[in-house]
Amino acid sequence: MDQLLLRGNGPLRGELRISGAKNAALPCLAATLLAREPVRIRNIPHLRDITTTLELLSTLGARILVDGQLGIEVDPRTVHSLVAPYELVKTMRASILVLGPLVARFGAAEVSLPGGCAIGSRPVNLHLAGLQALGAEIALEDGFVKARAKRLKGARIVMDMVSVTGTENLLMAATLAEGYTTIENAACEPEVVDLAKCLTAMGARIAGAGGSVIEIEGVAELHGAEHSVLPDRIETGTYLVATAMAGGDVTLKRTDPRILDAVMAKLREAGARIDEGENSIRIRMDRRPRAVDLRTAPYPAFPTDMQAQFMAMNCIAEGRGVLTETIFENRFMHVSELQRLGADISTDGKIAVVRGVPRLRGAPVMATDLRASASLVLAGLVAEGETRIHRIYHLDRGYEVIEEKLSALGADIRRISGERSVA
Ligand SMILES: CC(=O)N[C@H]1[C@@H](OP(=O)(O)OP(=O)(O)OC[C@H]2O[C@@H](n3ccc(=O)[nH]c3=O)[C@H](O)[C@@H]2O)O[C@H](CO)[C@@H](O)[C@@H]1O
Ligand SMILES: C=C(OP(=O)(O)O)C(=O)O
Repeated sequence: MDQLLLRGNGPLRGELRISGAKNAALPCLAATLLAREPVRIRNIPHLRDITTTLELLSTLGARILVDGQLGIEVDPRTVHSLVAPYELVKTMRASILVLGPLVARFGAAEVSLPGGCAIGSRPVNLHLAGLQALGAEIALEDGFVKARAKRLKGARIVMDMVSVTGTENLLMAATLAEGYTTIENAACEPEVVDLAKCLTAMGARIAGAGGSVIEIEGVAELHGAEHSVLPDRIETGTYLVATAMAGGDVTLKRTDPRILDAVMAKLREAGARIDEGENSIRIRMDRRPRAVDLRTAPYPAFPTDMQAQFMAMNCIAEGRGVLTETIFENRFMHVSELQRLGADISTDGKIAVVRGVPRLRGAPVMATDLRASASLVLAGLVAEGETRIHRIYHLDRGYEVIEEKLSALGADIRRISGERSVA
């Protein structure tokens, strides 16, 4: 298995291009199943989760054409299977996103239950209750969700918790339902808005995406379209925190500052100077960061997917920061690994108190989930000596060529391939 080797190497400087958002590309690829013609999605990041999704779409029978411009065309006309197998779903929970499209377009679907993961139990009850409200018959058998509906019927759906992929699944399903659907207490995340844009380009009638009530007027069919996914705000935020920790002057290009308000506000509080361009963000940091308090919550509040990275920053900050994780019950897996690097952190349930130390010291650590892995990379960038990160396949789910991007900014980071590390 590949490993990452890092050495603290001073400030970061230069420019970086942000990739398309994983969490928008995944639902947009699932949405292609709804169409009667090929759909082209552009600005797709090169990530393991994308490869898994493409594998899933081809297992269902869709034809995939990848071109050199990061564009992927999916032709759903050849779909012949409605089963998403355990082998694929277990490696990526977001596979559940094919459930809504399959049942809406083909009248049935069998999707393996995703089960829990390192960050929590992550049930899909809201996805299922919403589909039932749209008239689908749902059964749980042999570890699969089996859904059936001749044609879905529009309904009023009130979600009792804000769920991002739950909202996306129901939004996709409702586009082909007969009549009107409203999704109340919908997720407002920019990735939901991006999916709505993709669906609208395919001929769907949607109003209100980005707010907490989404209205959908079902149509008989969706057509081919082209859509470019929005920039990855979590990748952007991760490189902003990297610069806030290591110091320096970095400009992130092809991103969108309008979807990063909560993250940038916390970085400014930490002492960073941030200039927002139309499609770029410049961050300058010439001091030790000040510790920040934060509380994760649904968009537009502070994202849970940035909690681990801010914890890494607090580890070397001046003062004490209190982090409250309200979305996932077990998203502090990085704490024990950061402690191996010398961090002073105590946790109690969903609260972590971090007391900044002047420096971290390199050590072997293990990545446990995607953003936990990112926090270890950030810590390794500023730790004295060598940090070796094991199990980095988690990182490859969500960060495109992270070692190349950070090296280009002056970081000392390299990937050791599995074969070489075994030798
Ligand atoms: C592929 C993707 O977009 N992943 C993101 C998505 O995950 P995902 O969509 O899985 O996360 P949700 O928004 O659904 O989860 C929010 C909370 O709702 C709970 N819940 C959710 C669904 C359900 O049916 N029942 C239920 O109880 C979850 O356990 C969690 O406590 O949003 C999360 C929260 O911003 C992010 O961390 C993930 O990066
Ligand atoms: C938790 C994440 O992804 P997923 O929902 O795919 O596990 C993430 O992107 O941080």
